[in-house]
Amino acid sequence: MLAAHRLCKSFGGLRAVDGASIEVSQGSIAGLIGPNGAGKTTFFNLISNFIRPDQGRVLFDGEPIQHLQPHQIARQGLVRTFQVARVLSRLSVLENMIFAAQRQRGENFWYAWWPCTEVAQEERQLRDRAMTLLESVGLDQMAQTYAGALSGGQRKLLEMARALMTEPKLVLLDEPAAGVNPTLINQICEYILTWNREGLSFLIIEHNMDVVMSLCDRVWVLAEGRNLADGAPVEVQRNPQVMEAYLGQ
Ligand SMILES: Nc1ncnc2c1ncn2[C@@H]1O[C@H](COP(=O)(O)OP(=O)(O)OP(=O)(O)O)[C@@H](O)[C@H]1O
Repeated sequence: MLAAHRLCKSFGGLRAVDGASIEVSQGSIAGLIGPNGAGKTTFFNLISNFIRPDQGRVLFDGEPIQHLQPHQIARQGLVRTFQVARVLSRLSVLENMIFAAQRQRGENFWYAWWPCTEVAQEERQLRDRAMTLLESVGLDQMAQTYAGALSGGQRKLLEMARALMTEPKLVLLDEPAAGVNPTLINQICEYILTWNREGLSFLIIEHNMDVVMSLCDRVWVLAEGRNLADGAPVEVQRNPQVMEAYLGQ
């Protein structure tokens, strides 16, 4: 479903991503791990084209996507969340959901000429979908609350639910468990597993190894911007090179 081949990105003299590759198959939950500064978030930024790679190729559903804008990539069915949840604090939880979906549609001159009834119908459909998703993550009672009033964990939930507004095929989650209490971490894992059973694929950056072990069917390890290992979670966990990269010799 996703194949990123030999991606490279330098910031000045620093090679943040140095020829790393990854593949994610349809229906899977893949993990992307590695020590701090390994290049994981930069790798996400390259896949979703928030940052242009210096070299490399990204194929999604067999088609090259690196010439597309992030919102166009989202429309193809590849969406992402951020390490620090990006919510619009002065909009309500519900408005955050609807706004995200409208933005993914992109600028469309003809949309302004659509009959009002069709626009109203689309708005209604977006609202219904938003409420269904908010309910699925337990935020429906907070639909009218300002997003700025949510806790860190609730913001993560909102960001995940918002990513699903456009009915994506693959979601890139950047540290869904970071800064979240253990009870909510378990809930987040349950939500991810439920969405996966419904057909959604995931690529997840995560430092919490319990989360990685319980969710992922395949794990890719980056160190210093390069591939260090990949395989089943237990194999990767036992790999001496991986242990060394994490702990130092
Ligand atoms: N915009 C940028 N400008 C300069 N250096 C950057 C930029 N973004 C990332 N870096 C550097 O690139 C390297 C990789 O950073 P990145 O955030 O991708 O690592 P990471 O594996 O996600 O780390 P962590 O697990 O700590 O979030 C780091 O040394 C970081 O300081």
